[in-house]
Amino acid sequence: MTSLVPVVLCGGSGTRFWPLSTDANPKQFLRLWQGKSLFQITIARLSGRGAAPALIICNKVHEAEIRRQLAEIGAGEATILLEPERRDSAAAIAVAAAWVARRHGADVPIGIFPSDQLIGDEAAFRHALDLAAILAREGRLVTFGITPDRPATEFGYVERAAPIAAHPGAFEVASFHEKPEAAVAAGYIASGRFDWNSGMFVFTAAGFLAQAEIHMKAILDAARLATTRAVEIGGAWHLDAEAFGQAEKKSIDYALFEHASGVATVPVACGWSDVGNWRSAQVELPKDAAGNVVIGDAKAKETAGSIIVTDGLPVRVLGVEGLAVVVSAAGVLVTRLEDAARLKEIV
Ligand SMILES: Nc1nc2c(ncn2[C@@H]2O[C@H](COP(=O)(O)OP(=O)(O)O[C@H]3O[C@H](CO)[C@@H](O)[C@H](O)[C@@H]3O)[C@@H](O)[C@H]2O)c(=O)[nH]1
Repeated sequence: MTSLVPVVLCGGSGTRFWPLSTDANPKQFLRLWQGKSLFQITIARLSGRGAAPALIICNKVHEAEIRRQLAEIGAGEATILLEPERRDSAAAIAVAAAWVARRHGADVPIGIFPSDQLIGDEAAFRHALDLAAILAREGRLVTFGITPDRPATEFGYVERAAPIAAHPGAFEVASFHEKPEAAVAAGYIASGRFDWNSGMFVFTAAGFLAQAEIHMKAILDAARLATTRAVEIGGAWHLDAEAFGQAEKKSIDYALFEHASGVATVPVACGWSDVGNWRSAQVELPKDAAGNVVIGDAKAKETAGSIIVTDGLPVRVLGVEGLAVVVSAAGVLVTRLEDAARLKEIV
């Protein structure tokens, strides 16, 4: 692993994988992936090869689950920073930069990684990280571009400008647009100049703080104070609630990346997926011969291209196609997979 400090953001809420995910047990902690969670897979991906232990930033309500999952994969040396409440990703990332600046130095590259993504080609991922760390040491904020395959409205878009001559594989960023309307997204794709923003970022604290001072100063000040006043209890660090509560709730994309200068992008084909809903889970998980994902006490007959999950009750599915059927103590979901992305309309 590249010499960067890996920061894992663990603040997702519980709607996308309802009824298995709930606010108490969001997507990143579900053990859907051969018994492992996306959080555990993310930590394992960032470990080894001399990497610094991860810095995990999460809500205090998830402390016990985080510790349990870290212990299971032998990653107990990670540092845990606990948020008293959810203030979105700009505040969480500002905390990361403030923490790393004090503990590791302002010129050490920091990698920001969502805890709920899959990466199929880890060699390509590491190669891109190495390049990003070099760019970060030059003061740049680095994004990773994913080639879009549809005009998605749930992602940010990064517009590539000129290649950076000294660093083949990297480009200047002309513009950054978070979650455009469908028609705008279609135009971006037709132009051939836009990639999806992966949600992973690399920069040094110095590079980040210089831009954050300009574009998100109030959030930065609140996050810095909350970090300076953090207290350690039982091996985890609690951010100061009063200071952190002053940070405006804003995502890093709207707060910073849409406005920042000196941003570079590294397009990377690494089998990236943000596993955003049951449909993408059906695509990513191992399937039987009929293309069904079956997890728990479930059986499917004369059924194809579906995902059937239960965490308790026996589930039997007969003669359907392209469905998600998910049963848990919290509820029952039945939807066509093509509609799975619309779950938040009813949950
Ligand atoms: N610790 C912490 N983490 C948070 C918080 N809010 C969000 N996060 C973390 O920040 C990451 C992104 O947050 P999301 O809310 O899931 O963002 P998104 O809508 O999916 O959009 C982002 O990711 C897309 C790729 O999946 C990008 O395309 C888009 O531009 C943006 O960066 C996730 O890992 C999430 O856990 C918070 O309050 N606290």
